[in-house]
Amino acid sequence: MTTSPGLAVVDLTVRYGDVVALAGASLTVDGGRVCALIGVNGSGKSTLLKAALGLVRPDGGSVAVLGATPTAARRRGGGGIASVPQAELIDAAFPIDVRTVVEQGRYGRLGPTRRLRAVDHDAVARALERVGLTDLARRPIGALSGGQRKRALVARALAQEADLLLLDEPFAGVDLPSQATIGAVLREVADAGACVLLATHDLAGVPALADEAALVVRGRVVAHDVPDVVLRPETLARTFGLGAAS
Ligand SMILES: Nc1ncnc2c1ncn2[C@@H]1O[C@H](COP(=O)(O)OP(=O)(O)OP(=O)(O)O)[C@@H](O)[C@H]1O
Repeated sequence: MTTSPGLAVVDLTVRYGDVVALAGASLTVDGGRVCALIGVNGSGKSTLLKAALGLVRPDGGSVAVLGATPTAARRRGGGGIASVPQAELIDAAFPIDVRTVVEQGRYGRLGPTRRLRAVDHDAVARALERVGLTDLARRPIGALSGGQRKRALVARALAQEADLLLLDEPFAGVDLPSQATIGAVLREVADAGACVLLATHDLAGVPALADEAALVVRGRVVAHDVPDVVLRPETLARTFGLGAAS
């Protein structure tokens, strides 16, 4: 597992054509911590996660992941960066079962034979068990409910045993018991030393889930502190036009 910081974003600007998605965002998150990214739709949370994954090119500033560029960290093999995207591109009709999806989390660790070894099968079985999908392991991914599919993607990320775990809306469409399961798993992953960064609209769940919260407003991180401080009603009122976490 990594030593801190897991993620260091400094004065990051990202544009999509004329749209400025990030406008000088800075955020540092250490290993062993769960950080919740919060903010209204379009504030730049997903773009920050994509920048940490190396999927968008900075127009200014820098992103360091596990002490390297995102691309170098991803190429390093082993754990590296795992992600649970907001909208999964798995084609529901594609004939791939849940276990195979979770096995993908091990691909970066396989040797030249590209064969899964006992240690890989163990990690896959453990990940399936942790999200409660052991019984559905042989079911086609397209035959799962939306929430079950999300849990399968979390299992894939867990199987990777990454040092940095990035999740975009991991609780969207997930029922309450499964939210609790995923939250507990993220805690375990952080306690084992990984850095966990997730974007969420579930403000009420943040204090129990996260060690810290970062509030993104118009492409900048305007507050970064323990959740109770960031979620103060006056801060939320300024940002969301709300009186309290909801
Ligand atoms: N591929 C793209 N092309 C053009 N503009 C984009 C693209 N992706 C995002 N944007 C714009 O960049 C800004 C930031 O989007 P981003 O997806 O990072 O926000 P977000 O905070 O994750 O929103 P949400 O809460 O809705 O997921 C928005 O104005 C969005 O419309």
